Amino acid sequence: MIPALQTRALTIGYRRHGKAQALLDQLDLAVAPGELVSLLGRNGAGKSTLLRTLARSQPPLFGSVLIRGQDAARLSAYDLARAVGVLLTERLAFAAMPALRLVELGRYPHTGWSGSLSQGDRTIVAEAIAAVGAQHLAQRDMAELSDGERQRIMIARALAQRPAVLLLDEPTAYLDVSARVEMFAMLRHLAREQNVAIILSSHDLDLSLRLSDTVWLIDKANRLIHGAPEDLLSGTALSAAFSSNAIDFSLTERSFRILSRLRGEVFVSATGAERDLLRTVLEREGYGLTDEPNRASFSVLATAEGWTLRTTQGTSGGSSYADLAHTVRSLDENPVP
Ligand SMILES: Nc1ncnc2c1ncn2[C@@H]1O[C@H](COP(=O)(O)OP(=O)(O)OP(=O)(O)O)[C@@H](O)[C@H]1O
Repeated sequence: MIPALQTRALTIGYRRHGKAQALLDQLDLAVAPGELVSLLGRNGAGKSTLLRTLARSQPPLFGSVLIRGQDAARLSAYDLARAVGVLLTERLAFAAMPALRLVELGRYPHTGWSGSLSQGDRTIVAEAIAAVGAQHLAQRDMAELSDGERQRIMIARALAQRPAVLLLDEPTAYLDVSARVEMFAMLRHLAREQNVAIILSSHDLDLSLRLSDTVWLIDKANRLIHGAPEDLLSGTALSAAFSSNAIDFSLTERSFRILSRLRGEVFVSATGAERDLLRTVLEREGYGLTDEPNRASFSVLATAEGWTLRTTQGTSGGSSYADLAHTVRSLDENPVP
């Protein structure tokens, strides 16, 4: 099968005073139709630069990008627009036009110069708008939409192109929490449904790791490591790429934990969600959890009715986590022996 997108010995970066300054080099990557790839890495790692290079918005330093087996550098602008849908992060000035019109413009590479839409084009536009859940925005003016609403419309426009490859730079950036999840799930579904290869950059680690087929991870040594999320999770690549003195990536939680100097450890009798909630309260107060009672500064027992905290000096209890936090904080003022 011909990959939807492929890179051959691709080196990306910038030229300063005529001298090449590479961010990532010798990339040999391939993305199949229907595959969802998340591009992860710290700020300044080179994610946008890579996406811009794949989109032909900036030239590679060396090497090449192939779209459906054809050298992207040789495609006409028209053919490129039919094959590759792009949403980069540049803030665009929006003309006063209805959102629907903007999405319709996505059909332009297929309609030719006349720009007149067939019934089929209109159906595709309607489907693209529905796919991003933006039917209620269609008649609104772009200039008066919120950042998140515009983001949806811009993605709908890219979808309306019906491209083979969709390149999205931080598509969830302006979205609220539930909209992020919905957008990611929608892209996941779309990749399979329309057999489109989607490459997106994201700082939403948890969603990327759950919903992508493949992760491209740019590590601190400027290497691009790729594999299924689980392959990266089972090794040290992810923690090595993101951890620092202040935070640590927890494989089990698929998110970051703040590393602070521990005031002590706590023995907790609780399971499931209650244990997780206790953990976050205690971590915020500077305590870690231990399974060994003799190492613990104090213990906490949680049940559905409430919590009981035991120190060598006595026992207290309550029903809310706020009360527990308050009690733990007051222990700090009178340290547990
Ligand atoms: N036009 C430019 N000329 C020279 N260097 C640039 C240019 N644009 C970006 N850079 C540099 O290239 C590096 C990568 O930038 P890029 O925007 O690709 O990172 P990123 O991974 O997308 O970061 P973020 O997560 O912050 O969006 C940065 O060090 C940046 O300063």
